[in-house]
Formats: sequence, structure tokens, C-alpha cells
Amino acid sequence: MSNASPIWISDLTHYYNRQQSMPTLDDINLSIPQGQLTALIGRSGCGKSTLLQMVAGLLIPTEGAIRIRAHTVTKPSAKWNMMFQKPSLYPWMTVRENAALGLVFAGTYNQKKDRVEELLDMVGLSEHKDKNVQALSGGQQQRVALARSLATEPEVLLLDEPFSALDAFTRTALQTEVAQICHDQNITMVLVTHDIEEAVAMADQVVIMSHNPGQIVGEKSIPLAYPRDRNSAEFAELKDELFAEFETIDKAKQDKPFERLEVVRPKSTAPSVEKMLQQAS
Ligand SMILES: Nc1ncnc2c1ncn2[C@@H]1O[C@H](COP(=O)(O)OP(=O)(O)OP(=O)(O)O)[C@@H](O)[C@H]1O
Repeated sequence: MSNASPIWISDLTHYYNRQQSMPTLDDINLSIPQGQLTALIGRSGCGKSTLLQMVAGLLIPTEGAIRIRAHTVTKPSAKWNMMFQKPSLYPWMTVRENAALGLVFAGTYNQKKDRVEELLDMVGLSEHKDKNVQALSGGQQQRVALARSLATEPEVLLLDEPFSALDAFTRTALQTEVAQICHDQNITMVLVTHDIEEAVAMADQVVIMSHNPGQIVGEKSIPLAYPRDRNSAEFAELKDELFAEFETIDKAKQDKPFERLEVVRPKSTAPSVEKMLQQAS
């Protein structure tokens, strides 16, 4: 795989309907690095899920474009999988059958059976493969969904608050494991979360969104080694910095609700649509 950014979001604006006085998402430009985990944080309703669904091809933006490698995203694909807060498993099937579903739909299950077994072992479900998924806890069910998402060997995994319904111990364990999988398997991940601690625990970089309209107003690198020590001084410092940055931006936004704020962007900005098309041709 090349090291170029696999996901480019360019000049993206979205209205759910034309009666809206301001867009749900306004002028979003972002490039997401290969094989790293990028967290999107922001207040409830700022448009994080809307943006993620657009990257997944489940929604088409009113203006602008999203490209994943050479493809302009216009529909869902097995190459970019999504994991939701609820694992949406088929309750009448076993753990193995649920984990294999993506491969079955792709018609490749017979060639890749071993991968399902390996993934179920990797996510700690070795002893549960033949059980009905309903016999599993919420955390175990989310592990089945994770194995299913990884089985089709996606280039991109999009995570929409996938751990928010889990207890604190299970959530912490899965946060660590998923960040490890991202780096070990060179999968580009985008995580939507409300939780600043989760963002610092998992992400290589955090993108801060404001609301009304949803805009990108800050980006911060998290230069901590994995697995991360949540009790370290560096972890606490980064969490405090991110929280302070978030509050400052939020306050500035309340003072100037309809103006575009200057983006604090340490990395290079995403190219324009024209530039993306030139590079792809
Ligand atoms: N299908 C829809 N039709 C119309 N408006 C929608 C639709 N889906 C979301 N919205 C609105 O778009 C805005 C952004 O919603 P979105 O769910 O993307 O925000 P979010 O940041 O993910 O919120 P949360 O953190 O609470 O999940 C909200 O005002 C929401 O009411």
C-alpha cells in the first residue's frame, strides 16, 4: 500500500434539506493519514456521524467530494467498513456465521475460512465460535462485529462510537486492542467519539469539530507510543490540553456563532477537488 493519504475530504458542505438556514456541515477539508487512527470529536449534533456516513458512502454530500484512493465515494464498499454503537448481528446465527457474513456476501468465504477462525481467536472468542450470538455479552458481541468488519480485509474502518454502550473495563480493553489492530494491520481508521479520553487513548490525531454549522476548527497530534499508559503524566497532559482547546474553540464559536473560525492545522491541508482529480489521473 502507498503511504499517501487514502482519504481526502474536499470542499464538503451538506444540507439535509433546503429549508435549513445554515448547512449541517460547512466547507470540510481533511486528509486522513494511511494506517493511522484519526478521531473526530465534537458536541452532540455537530455532524460527526453525518461526515462518517459520507466517508462510508451511505450519504452523498450536497457539495464537495470524498475520495478513498482512486475512488470518489458514491456508494458503500467492502473496502471501507463501518462499525456502529450497536453491533447489528443476526441473533439466530452463531458467532462464526456472523463473523463470516461479509465474506459470504462477497462470495469468498470458502477461500478465506481460516481468516475468520484467526480473527475470532484474535478478538478473544476462541471458545465461543459455535455459540449463538445472543448468548454473548455486549462486549463480546462487539468483538464479533469487529471480527466481521476485519474479515473482508478493509483498507478503511469507520467507527461510530463503537464502545459507548460498553462497561468501562470492556471499553478500555477494546480501545487498546482496536488501536493495536489499526497499526499492526495498517488499516486506516476514523473514530467518532464524544469522549476526549477515548480520543487520547486511541488516536494518532484528533480533529475537533464545532457545531451550527459543523466545521473543522482544530487538529491535534497525539504523539504517544502504543499501548498507551493512561496513568502517565503525558497522557493526562494531552487530555487536559485537548479539553482546553475544545473549550476555547467552543467558547469562540458561541461568541461568533455564524463565522468561520481560523483552523489550527499543524498538518498539510487537504487538496482541492481539482488537485485530487489531477493526482488521480
Ligand atoms: N437524516 C437526517 N435528516 C435531517 N437531519 C438530520 C438527519 N440526520 C442527522 N440530522 C441532523 O444533522 C445534525 C448532525 O447530526 P449527526 O448525527 O451527524 O451529529 P453527531 O455529531 O454525530 O451527533 P451525536 O454525537 O449526538 O451522535 C443534527 O442536527 C441532526 O439533527
